[in-house]
Amino acid sequence: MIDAQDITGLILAGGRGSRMGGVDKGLQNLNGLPMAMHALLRLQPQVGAVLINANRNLAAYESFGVPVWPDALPDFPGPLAGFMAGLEHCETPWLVTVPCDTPRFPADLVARLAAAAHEAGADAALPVTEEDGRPQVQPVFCLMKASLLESLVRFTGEGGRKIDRWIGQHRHVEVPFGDAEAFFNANTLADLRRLEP
Ligand SMILES: Nc1nc2c(ncn2[C@@H]2O[C@H](COP(=O)(O)OP(=O)(O)OP(=O)(O)O)[C@@H](O)[C@H]2O)c(=O)[nH]1
Ligand SMILES: [Mg+2]
Repeated sequence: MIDAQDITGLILAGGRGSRMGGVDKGLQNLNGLPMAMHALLRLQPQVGAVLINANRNLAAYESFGVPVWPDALPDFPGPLAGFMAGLEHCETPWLVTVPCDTPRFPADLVARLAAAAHEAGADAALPVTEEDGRPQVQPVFCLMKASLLESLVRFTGEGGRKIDRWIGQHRHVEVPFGDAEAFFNANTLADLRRLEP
């Protein structure tokens, strides 16, 4: 079994938000609370510690009360830069990532990823949903061993940017989740309005 205390949760809030007009998505309000705060409230009970990865408005994220780390790689190279910041500062054997723009992700996300990784003896686990009858991997939700840092440094150093390409190099499991709506993410302002009740 992988204990929740052995897992650090990382909120990925380091993107450009270009489809939302370049705003800092994690700080956009949904029902009166910043989206990254919704993610924090949902993630905190599932893990032993939480970190936030952000590249702008660091003081605003620091006010949430958990450590905030920017990308070590310049120029917004994508979510793997956030994974790297998380792995560099994670003090537990496992790290799990969630994006800041998916406030309804499952309350049992981490437990199910951890159970599947343990059972398969895998180094990583990713959720997979079904969309229009086709499997859809959700790679920004990724449970991984903290020891994968060295591999990620190599992969990104060679110009690798795709999460699934990197995870594909390691023993991993895909974990089916029935509720695809729970993974609905707000990329645009219209998406954000859709999430409001
Ligand atoms: N650290 C870091 N995270 C990123 C970067 N790009 C995207 N992300 C994160 O990856 C997740 C999914 O990214 P997108 O939905 O494409 O978010 P985005 O890049 O902010 O938005 P767009 O610019 O509209 O694509 C979000 O949690 C982002 O914060 C990056 O360059 N660095
Ligand atoms: Mg993007």
